[in-house]
Amino acid sequence: MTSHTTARPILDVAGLNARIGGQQVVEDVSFTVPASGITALLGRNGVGKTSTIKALIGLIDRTGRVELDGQRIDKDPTWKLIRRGVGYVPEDREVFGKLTVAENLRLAERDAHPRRELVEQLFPDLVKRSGQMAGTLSGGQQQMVSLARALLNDNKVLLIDEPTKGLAPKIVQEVAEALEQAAATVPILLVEQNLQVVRRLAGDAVVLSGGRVVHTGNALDFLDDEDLTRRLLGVHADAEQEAQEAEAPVAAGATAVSSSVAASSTQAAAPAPAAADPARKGAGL
Ligand SMILES: Nc1ncnc2c1ncn2[C@@H]1O[C@H](COP(=O)(O)OP(=O)(O)OP(=O)(O)O)[C@@H](O)[C@H]1O
Repeated sequence: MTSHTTARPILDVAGLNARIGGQQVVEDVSFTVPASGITALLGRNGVGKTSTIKALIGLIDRTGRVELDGQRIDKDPTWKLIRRGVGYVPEDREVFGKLTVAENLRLAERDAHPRRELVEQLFPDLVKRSGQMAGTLSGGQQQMVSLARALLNDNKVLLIDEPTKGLAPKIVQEVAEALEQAAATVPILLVEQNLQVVRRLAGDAVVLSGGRVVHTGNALDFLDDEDLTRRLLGVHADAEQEAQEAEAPVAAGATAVSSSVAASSTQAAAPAPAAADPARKGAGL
């Protein structure tokens, strides 16, 4: 996969700073996200990947300059960013467990003509499960709901935080497949710890350490550099794959997420006044 560095980036981040509880968690972070493909945001645990995503989407206070397709967005609150076409798929999926799959998706519809056909094509399993309570889905299926919600709308960019976390290897591959197809329709900034997934999907990589950008460049070149990946990620891609195969984690359980930030961010992503209109029901979802 190649990046398109000559075209204007869809996201241009310059001097982004954010603090949580007095701690500087994002420090003078600058990078760009090309207008197509997947850009991976990488780094060891706790280096500020999630905080960077949350700062970009306005869930934590930030300073600095952020442009979306050439327009300043760094002063916008979360709801406005969502309306301007910044899709957000949070780390913990944040589905509404007591609502059905179809209801979760309907809640997320923002556009006059949500892209239900695309979602039904990408996630046939969700069509089959449209009447199932989302809280009874597996972790992988909940991840599909979370991705589907963002893909229903015509976004300019998606911010996706650790979509394969805690999933069994087979489900990781399914999520990667869905991300690959999604990336054909919208540029993505992806936080991802699974380096095989990064290798498969990412064009560019931005690497953080201690809240700062310590490397940017082609993702494959980065992953192929054993010294650099060991230094910046603490592991080399091939060693990581062997460890994962040995470990074979069990799929995450069907827990519904309920933190206050989770609730507010999910609701912010779902301001659909027309969503309850039964006349707009699609054939599947
Ligand atoms: N709610 C919070 N309260 C206090 N400190 C926090 C909070 N959230 C994050 N931090 C701190 O901010 C720093 C960056 O955390 P962040 O979650 O952004 O890192 P990360 O790179 O996404 O980590 P991981 O890969 O483990 O998800 C860490 O030191 C973390 O302990």
